Order: sequence, then C-alpha cells, then structure tokens
Amino acid sequence: MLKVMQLARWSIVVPVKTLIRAKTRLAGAAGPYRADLAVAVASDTVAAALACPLVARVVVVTADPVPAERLAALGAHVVNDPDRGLNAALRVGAAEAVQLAAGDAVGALQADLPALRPRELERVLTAALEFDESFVPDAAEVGTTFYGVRPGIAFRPRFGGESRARHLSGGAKELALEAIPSVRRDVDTVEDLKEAEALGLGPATIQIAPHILRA
Ligand SMILES: Nc1nc2c(ncn2[C@@H]2O[C@H](COP(=O)(O)OP(=O)(O)OP(=O)(O)O)[C@@H](O)[C@H]2O)c(=O)[nH]1
Ligand SMILES: C=C(OP(=O)(O)O)C(=O)O
Repeated sequence: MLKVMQLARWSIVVPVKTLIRAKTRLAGAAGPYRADLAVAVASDTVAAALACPLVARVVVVTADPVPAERLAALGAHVVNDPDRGLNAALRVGAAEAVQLAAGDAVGALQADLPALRPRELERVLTAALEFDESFVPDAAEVGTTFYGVRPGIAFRPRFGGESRARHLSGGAKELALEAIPSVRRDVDTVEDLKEAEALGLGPATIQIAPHILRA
C-alpha cells in the first residue's frame, strides 16, 4: 500500500507591539504615518505567512485592538499580550499554538517583514524541521527574524537587540539559506524600508511607504 508522508505543519507566532510604542526608530521619517506603517507591515507579514502552504495558523500576540482587528480580519488567531516584554509575549503565543495543535511545529516571526514571500518562508520552515531549535538572522546579521522549534521541543525565544548571538550561544541552529532575502529584511529604519521596497513590498505597505520615502 502506498504511504503518503505527512510533513509537519507550523503554527507561526507574530508579536505586535502596542501602536503608541511601535516603530519609534522611524518616528522622525514617518511622522503621522508611523502607526499606519506599523499596522501595514504587520498586515503584509501575516498575510504572506498565511499564504505559505506549511503554515497551518498564525497566532498574533498584541494588546492593541487596532492591529488585533486588522490581523484577525486577515485570518490570524489573536491572543492578548500580558505586557511583560517581547519574549513573554512570544511564549504566550506559543502556549496558545500548542493548545490549538500540539503536533505542529512552532515558530516566531517578527512582524516587520513587509516584503515577505510565502515561497521563501516555505524554504525556511522546511529547513527548520531538520533541527530541534533553529533561527534565521536578520539582514544585518545582528538580530533574528525567525526562531522555531520542532513539535514537542521547548520554545525558548531570546529576541531583543543582539539576539543572533544569544540564539547561537543557546544552541539553536542558524539556518544559512540562500534565496530568503524577504525573510531576513526586517524594517526598523528608512534605509531598511528602501531595501524592502527594492525586494517588493506587500499590498498594505506599498500604500504607506511613498508617504515616508518620497515625502
Ligand atoms: N506583542 C509584543 N510585541 C512586541 C513587543 N516588543 C516588541 N514587539 C514586536 O517585536 C518585533 C520587534 O520589535 P522592535 O524592533 O523591538 O520594535 P519596533 O516597533 O519594530 O521598532 P522600534 O520601536 O524602533 O524598536 C516587532 O514585531 C514588534 O511588534 C512586546 O512587548 N509585545
Ligand atoms: C527584537 C529584535 O529585532 P529588532 O529590534 O532589530 O527589530 C531581534 O532581532 O531580536
């Protein structure tokens, strides 16, 4: 009898800061568009993740009703942020993901990847299934854009600042993959936004970016 191998699927946890505190490094350049930009980049990140065939669900963790409503409308499962910092928020999202589907792998994805391509995320998630714990460094090779664990493995995210070094020293496997620029291109500055634009922005961010880049 023919046996069909079932590849594990993923729950992807996306943390979204309260808008009043979001995208502060872009405050000068974005002016009145700062909050709209934060919602737009999170929307494009979540929509692209949901379009990836290996993603079974996206769990958004936020304390803010505005992104909560926008991201739920895209199909995300939204849980409340206990407001004890980024890694605590991610752990809450991961616990929810395990409640929803204990047999799925769990990943954390930064919310500021407005050029994210589902095909590139699929490459990352396929590679990540080969290791108990793994991560993708950001484009600057200082931070982290994705961290994930196989089903049943403890989820121990160490995001914040120079998180690449912390994920490495904690024993997570760095996924050194070609052809995943959109997964690594987080946006914290105007230069980052220009680079994301060059990769191709998602439909929400493409509406806002011209107000910031060509004001
Ligand atoms: N739910 C939640 N998400 C957070 C928290 N802190 C940061 N994040 C998210 O974590 C990712 C990285 O955030 P940061 O780079 O620290 O913040 P940012 O708003 O993108 O930019 P800056 O204000 O310029 O630092 C983004 O997806 C944020 O929305 C938190 O306390 N709770
Ligand atoms: C939180 C992080 O990123 P950034 O502050 O650069 O968005 C990180 O890379 O761990």
